[in-house]
Amino acid sequence: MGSTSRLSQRTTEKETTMSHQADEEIFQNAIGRLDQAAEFSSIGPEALERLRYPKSMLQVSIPLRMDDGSLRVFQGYRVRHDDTRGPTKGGIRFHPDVHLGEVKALAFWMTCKCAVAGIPFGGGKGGIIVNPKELSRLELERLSRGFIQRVADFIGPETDIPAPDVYTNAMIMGWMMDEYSNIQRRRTPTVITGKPIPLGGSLGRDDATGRGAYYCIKELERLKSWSPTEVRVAVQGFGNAGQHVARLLHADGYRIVAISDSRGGVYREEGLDIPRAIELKQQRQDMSEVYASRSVCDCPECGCVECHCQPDDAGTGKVITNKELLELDVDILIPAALENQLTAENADRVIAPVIVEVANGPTTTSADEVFNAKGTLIVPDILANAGGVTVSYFEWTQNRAGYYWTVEEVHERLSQIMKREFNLIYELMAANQIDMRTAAYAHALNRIGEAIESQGTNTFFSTQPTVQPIS
Ligand SMILES: NC(=O)C1=CN([C@@H]2O[C@H](COP(=O)(O)OP(=O)(O)OC[C@H]3O[C@@H](n4cnc5c(N)ncnc54)[C@H](OP(=O)(O)O)[C@@H]3O)[C@@H](O)[C@H]2O)C=CC1
Ligand SMILES: O=C(O)CCC(=O)C(=O)O
Repeated sequence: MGSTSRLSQRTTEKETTMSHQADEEIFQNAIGRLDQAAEFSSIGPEALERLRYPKSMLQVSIPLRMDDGSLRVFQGYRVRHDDTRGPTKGGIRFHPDVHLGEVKALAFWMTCKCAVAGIPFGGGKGGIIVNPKELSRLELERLSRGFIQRVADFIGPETDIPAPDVYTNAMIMGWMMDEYSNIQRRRTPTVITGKPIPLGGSLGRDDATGRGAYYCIKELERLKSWSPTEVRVAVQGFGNAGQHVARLLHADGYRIVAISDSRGGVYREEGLDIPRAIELKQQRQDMSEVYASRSVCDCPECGCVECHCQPDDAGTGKVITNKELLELDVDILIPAALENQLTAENADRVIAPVIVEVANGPTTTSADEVFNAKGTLIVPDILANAGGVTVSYFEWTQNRAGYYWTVEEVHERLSQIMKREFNLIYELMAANQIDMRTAAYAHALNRIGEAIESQGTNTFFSTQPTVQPIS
């Protein structure tokens, strides 16, 4: 890339001001859920006030030597929202649209999610502004290690423990753990979760997010006496979270009629061949590239991503847009990609009576009002996708104990937690005649409030220096 186009990538002062406003908007929207939920919770006003502000935030610049010898500098963030209940915990996202407000909102959601799951963690999150699909594997490794070099004093096994999120995976967690261990001069698997199994990862972490959502849907199936073969499901986003929830539901006979990824979706009324779609989605066009996967809409004929079957085998599917997927006539809609997909603009046209939020923050507050008015049941993100961080907690405890569980043990313990918390929240919803999101936040606030109030009145106590370098 020439120097002119490099320079043109820089944001102008005006753009920066505008982006700061947008930054705040997503975080303010996220914490906007607090007041309503507090009415149904035992949390006091001072504890609630503390949750409106992240505990500490770090912005870093990561210089990266590209394969062609040139230098690029990437921006990264790590936010620790609240650590009253334990070390902050949450993923690291690699995406071109990452911004500070998004990371703050994601960290806040992690505080609430860990409280919902009843695991001893607070909330944190991180991200790098980058399109990882444009990097070679070696560039990606250098960037991942560079990020850890910059945040090494901010994270730690007892302070802040990262994990995978959008466009990061076990391989990247392995590089990051190795880099942190090099800096500390001792092997430190407890600093990060979602690692490869040979490096101390937990069995069952790979599908934990989708599996946690699956257990929520199984509870709904029990409560509503659903017959799986009659239930039509659409899944937006076919990455780690989306693929596994689709796979588990498909195996139980649910009809997955639509799936999508960043390039679009595919729809087939009779249901899609999900195992085949996963197999083909995971095959890389070029094995040297980490994220250059095929799209689910590469083959519109059969609904799988590469046409090895005749149209007769599977019937004809059709390519649809992500927008169309959200408005399909289905029984369960599962957003499993990014935030702000269901908005005031499209909520009226969403037909699905049940939405299971596998993505973080897929529904805006104004869309919530529309859904509540029309009686849509939303299983909120802080419950529906809590399976990932719950198995991350299992991974951390296994690393600390040096004793590893079988995959059956992981599934059993995850199932117990997800079903227990789902039912507590469902009962709170019914008892107070409120929506499930408000009930989930109230449930989280009870636990967080109790912890904050147990600390006493010294609100200035801190286990780590607070860094606020972002203007
Ligand atoms: N991984 C985890 O453990 C957890 C993840 N989550 C949340 O789940 C969501 C998905 O994360 P995860 O599955 O891990 O991420 P992945 O990177 O594994 O997958 C992301 C998927 O979303 C697709 N996608 C990207 N942009 C769009 C778009 N604009 N419209 C539709 N699809 C899109 C990607 O498409 P393509 O394949 O074409 O790039 C990919 O299929 C996020 O909100 C994340 O925060 C929540 C809890 C835990
Ligand atoms: O596994 C973890 O620690 C966090 C996963 C995550 O980022 C999330 O739940 O959004």
